[in-house]
Amino acid sequence: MTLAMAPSAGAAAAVAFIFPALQSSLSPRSPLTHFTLPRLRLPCFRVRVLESFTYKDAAPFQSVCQQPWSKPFRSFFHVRAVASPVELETGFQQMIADTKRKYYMLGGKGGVGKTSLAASLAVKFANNGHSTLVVSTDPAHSLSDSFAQDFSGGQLVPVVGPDAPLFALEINPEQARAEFRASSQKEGGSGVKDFMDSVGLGGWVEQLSELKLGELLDTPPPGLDEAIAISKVVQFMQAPEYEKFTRIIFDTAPTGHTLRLLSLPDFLDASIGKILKLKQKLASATSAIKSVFGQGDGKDTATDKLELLKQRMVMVREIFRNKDSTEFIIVTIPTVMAVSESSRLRESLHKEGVPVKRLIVNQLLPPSSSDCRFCTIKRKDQSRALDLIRKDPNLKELQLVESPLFDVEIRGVPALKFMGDIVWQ
Ligand SMILES: Nc1ncnc2c1ncn2[C@@H]1O[C@H](COP(=O)(O)OP(=O)(O)OP(=O)(O)O)[C@@H](O)[C@H]1O
Repeated sequence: MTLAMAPSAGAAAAVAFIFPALQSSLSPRSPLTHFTLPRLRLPCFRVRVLESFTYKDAAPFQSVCQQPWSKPFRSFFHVRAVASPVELETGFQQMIADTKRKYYMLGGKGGVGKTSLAASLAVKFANNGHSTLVVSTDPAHSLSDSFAQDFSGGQLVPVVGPDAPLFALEINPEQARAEFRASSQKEGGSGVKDFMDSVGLGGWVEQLSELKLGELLDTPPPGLDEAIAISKVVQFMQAPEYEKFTRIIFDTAPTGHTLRLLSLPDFLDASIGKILKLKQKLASATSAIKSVFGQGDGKDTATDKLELLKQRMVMVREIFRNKDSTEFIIVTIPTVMAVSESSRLRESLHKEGVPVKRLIVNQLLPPSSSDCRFCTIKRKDQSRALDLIRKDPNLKELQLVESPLFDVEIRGVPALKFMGDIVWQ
């Protein structure tokens, strides 16, 4: 059997591999070169069957992804091949190619379609066998509306419809903030602890109260919304009930919130670092100073816990910046204002070290043979915005994914599947 990669325009590279199982049955006419797969240089290939005498079910074209768990790729693979890595490296096949957990964050200006696209991606992942969780960190949730199912309540809710398990979670910072205020007014402060426990930040309260800094919690600190979302990320990584999820999608709040969310781990890491340093400096200070930071009983559990919290924050920060596990997808619409904001977002994400590969341009007018005057003008306008993207230094290198303006409202799993099948290819 002979396989060849589908030739791509220009940048084709000829490589040759052998499947060990088929090696003996290969035609003597096929000149074979044994070839180990270059390590992860080309994660996905498109292969075309030229001759086949053993591999009867082979489709004329196939996408083959190099997956760490797939043995054939670790050893040898087929015969002559020409690859088009750029096209496939960023395609949907590559997004589903790995069973290791991946995080996708969709963000952009308000109202551009982040929720619809996040929900459609979640449905598509689930329908491709990935156990998926879609989380909304936007205080103004629309995930329930998008799925036409109720996810309010701050708990994991199974989504009805997709093939593989899909769960949704709406983190409700507004409600959390109100609860926080109410509980902090309760006597004894146990209300604060209960509340913080409920959002996964109980440890933090303990640490703060052991440090006698509990009064700081009387006022919600700036960025509490983001802290709650972050604490959930930490839960995802550590709690057994989240272990099953191989794809986690964040439908984020509009740009400003998102940037705060991304910079928060650094901020907390730095703050905790400062407290720890200060504590070390004051280790031999007077008992009066010691009473501010702890009991001085020799066990120093507060320091240990702070260290743990610091490590968690480092973990979250690493996840946000790990290009193997995380991708931030910018969503925009073809207007000058949205493109300008996307460019600034991309710049900030770049500074934060957050990996971005794709830019989705949503709500593009589909082609039509009989345009009304409005459509013609609108299409020209959109085309100008697309030109702007192609010239923008922050955006031009991203893979452009076009998503049409649908003539029906995208709501419910079947509609999201429809959208996903068009956009995520
Ligand atoms: N490609 C599309 N075609 C038609 N309607 C769309 C498309 N994308 C999104 N919409 C509609 O636009 C509206 C806003 O979409 P969505 O809620 O997904 O945006 P968002 O960016 O998440 O908004 P917000 O910033 O308010 O959270 C919704 O009514 C949605 O159905």
